[in-house]
Amino acid sequence: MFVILNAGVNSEGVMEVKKDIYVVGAALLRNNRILAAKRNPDRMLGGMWEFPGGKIQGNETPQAALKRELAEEFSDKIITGPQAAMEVHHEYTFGTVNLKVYYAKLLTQNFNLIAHSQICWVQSSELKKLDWAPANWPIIEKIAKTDLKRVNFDD
Ligand SMILES: Nc1nc2c([nH]c(=O)n2[C@H]2C[C@H](O)[C@@H](COP(=O)(O)OP(=O)(O)OP(=O)(O)O)O2)c(=O)[nH]1
Repeated sequence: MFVILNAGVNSEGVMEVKKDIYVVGAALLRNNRILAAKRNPDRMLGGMWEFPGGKIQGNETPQAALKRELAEEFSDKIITGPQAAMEVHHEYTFGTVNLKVYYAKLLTQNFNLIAHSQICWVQSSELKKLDWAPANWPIIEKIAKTDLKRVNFDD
């Protein structure tokens, strides 16, 4: 006997195994606010708010993937800090997104947007007002409860 994990039944009643997608996002911090980025309308989950970042490639560390993604998406350099919340495993129709989010700070501020239509610096108390991608909610809950002044970048 064998067990298929991560499987579901699609709309035609056929069992399918969801593909695992490993994603990393940056909770960029500035003046106790967090940067939210709105996905371009033509992308998967278009129009929803997310943390800038993307898929981890090959043997990349999450931090290396974040630096690469921020350079690609914003033309910006960052430093990374602690993980903002536990990893989230969220099943979308197209696969299971395994999302890790790290606090980060910008070393440059070009914001040369190619994947996003809008960015916005959001106070903790306003975070839950945005239409976040579904996988992000447990992370938003955790960040909203965190004292952002105490996030430590010294390690
Ligand atoms: N970057 C990012 N992606 C997220 C978040 N929340 C969430 O559900 N996702 C989903 C959306 C996508 O299905 C997936 C990330 O893929 P992506 O399309 O942004 O990744 P990528 O930049 O590597 O894109 P590509 O080159 O493969 O098109 O994770 C988030 O906060 N940030």
